[in-house]
Amino acid sequence: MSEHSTVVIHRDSGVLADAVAARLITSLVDAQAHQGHASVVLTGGSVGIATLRAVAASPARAAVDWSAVDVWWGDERFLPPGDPERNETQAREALLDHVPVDEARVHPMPAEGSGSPEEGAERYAATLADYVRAHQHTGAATFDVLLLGVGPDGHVASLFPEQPALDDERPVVAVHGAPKPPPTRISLGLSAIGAADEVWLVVAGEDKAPAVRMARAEAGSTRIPASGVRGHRATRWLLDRSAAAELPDQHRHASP
Ligand SMILES: O=C(O)[C@H](O)[C@@H](O)[C@H](O)[C@H](O)COP(=O)(O)O
Repeated sequence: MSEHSTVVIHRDSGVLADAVAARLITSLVDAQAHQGHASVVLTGGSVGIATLRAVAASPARAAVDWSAVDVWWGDERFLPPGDPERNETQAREALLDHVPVDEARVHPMPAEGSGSPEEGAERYAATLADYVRAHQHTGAATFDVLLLGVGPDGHVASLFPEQPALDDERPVVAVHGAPKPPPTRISLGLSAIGAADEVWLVVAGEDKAPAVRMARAEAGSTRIPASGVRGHRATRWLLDRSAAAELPDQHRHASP
């Protein structure tokens, strides 16, 4: 792996969520100090949402100018607006309803009921392209931080092993027949994920240990999609001890 790929191991999933929340707040503050705004891509999943809850619970959240944060999603379950299983619904409940975001800068992926997933993917790609054009002059990466969970099968966002979406070069793709329910989803493609300055893979639980080991050993994105993601500046594997259990010894030093 390239030298900008790092591993940090925390004691358990609770400490992991708190530590990622602290890191995220700092990164948003730094991005805003540098370029006046910040851009983050959220993930669903248990650790992703626990991290957002930890941001909401942190007094340091007040250091972020939430009205100058663009919020994107890495993937979405193609369900009706407000469905409790939508990553958007969960992120709003965990964080976005509790901080003064500018709704015009919150970019949920399209929901079921307004066209096909393919149309939704195209609309999201167009929104993203408009954003990139509007911010070109800043020289900043499209996304400052992109959060990803990893499934036991090595999936990231809604890019599942051996599925055609992995080879799709479009920035946003429609996904059908996902092995994890619901089967229909919209996802950023690998190309858009690679447009992030930093990609953080946030992973907890022993069921993820083999996927983490294989991704770190560069098993290839067809088999283990997580092995194909890179940030421009940094790719950070933020793990709890259980998810790190199968990594080689040099990575086994967990923080207290
Ligand atoms: O839509 C989804 O199903 C999630 O976005 C998914 O990609 C998730 O991030 C991983 O499966 C890890 O989930 P856990 O953190 O719950 O293990």
